[in-house]
Amino acid sequence: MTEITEDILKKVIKKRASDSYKGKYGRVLLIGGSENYGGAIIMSTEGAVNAGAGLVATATHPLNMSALHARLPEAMFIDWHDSKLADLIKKVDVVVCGPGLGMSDLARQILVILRRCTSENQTVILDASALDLIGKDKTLLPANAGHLILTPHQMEWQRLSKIRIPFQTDSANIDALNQLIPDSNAMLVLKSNHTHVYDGTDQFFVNPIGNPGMATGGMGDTLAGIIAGFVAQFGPSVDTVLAAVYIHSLAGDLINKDNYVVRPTKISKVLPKLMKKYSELD
Ligand SMILES: NC(=O)C1=CN([C@@H]2O[C@H](COP(=O)(O)OP(=O)(O)OC[C@H]3O[C@@H](n4cnc5c(N)ncnc54)[C@H](OP(=O)(O)O)[C@@H]3O)[C@@H](O)[C@H]2O)[C@@H](O)CC1
Ligand SMILES: Nc1ncnc2c1ncn2[C@@H]1O[C@H](COP(=O)(O)OP(=O)(O)O)[C@@H](O)[C@H]1O
Ligand SMILES: [Mg+2]
Repeated sequence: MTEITEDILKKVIKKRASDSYKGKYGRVLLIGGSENYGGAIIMSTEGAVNAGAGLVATATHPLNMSALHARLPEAMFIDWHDSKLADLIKKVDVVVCGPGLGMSDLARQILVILRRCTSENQTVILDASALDLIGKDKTLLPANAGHLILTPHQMEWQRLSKIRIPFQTDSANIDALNQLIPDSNAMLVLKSNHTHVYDGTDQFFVNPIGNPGMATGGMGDTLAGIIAGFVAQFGPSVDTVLAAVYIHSLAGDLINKDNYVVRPTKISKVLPKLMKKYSELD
């Protein structure tokens, strides 16, 4: 077991080269947000944009378009019913699928398209309803993606792995991850008050920071977006994921110093400043 420390931020967050452009910082597509859960995919998108992804698009229910654009004109919108979704999936570096996706037939169909259209140069981050749908039908797992990052909370992990929460020990979690995704570059970010990160080997990582002010709906949606933004810029390594998990909680602790409740949208708001600080430290 290794505790994640602040050093991971200095290691992962790089100064930007002067001669770079948005294409160098990765293309992210976020898929989710049914009629009732639009906020979830908007918060994920906010995480990805503020974490520095070069280009961000959001595929969601059309009802969410105005709200998305009102908050985030940086993000492109695509109606998740649009047949062009398949082509868009093929063109991006990172896909986040699941926040507010829901359990409808359309949601299932989107996972079928995602599975068909992803390939080895891409990273897919699966969260929330996407994990629940895969728990019901393992053939929906987008197994062709080069890197898979699962970000369940403990109940989502119970549904997917069939390991009940009290029995979610580190060795059981590692075994279940390897059984679910054998011979693959998969990571499991098992969220809790002290999130554990597994990469399929015997090593695993624990996030020692964060606070109960962060127990607010949308906090995990935001984390999925931040992981996407980090992977888009810094590559799909374990260190990148650890840095994203750590900065999410570090931001939460900063906000919690003088706020009882930590709003997920405030986490996204403080990210650019925090990233600037760590990019300038050796
Ligand atoms: N603004 C929006 O649009 C938002 C939309 N959202 C979207 O809603 C959808 C459903 O996602 P969800 O996470 O809210 O519900 P679900 O997966 O049923 O889990 C809850 C059940 O699990 C249990 N539980 C046990 N341990 C737990 C743990 N550590 N962490 C959490 N729960 C734990 C818990 O126990 P209880 O609270 O009853 O004690 C309860 O029985 C999904 O698409 C998501 O993206 C949300 O992101 C919020 C903001
Ligand atoms: N008591 C707590 N202490 C620290 N972090 C917490 C606490 N409760 C929740 N979190 C964090 O908030 C997030 C919750 O994720 P999730 O349940 O998926 O939220 P949502 O689906 O509402 O966005 C995780 O990153 C988790 O680590
Ligand atoms: Mg969640």
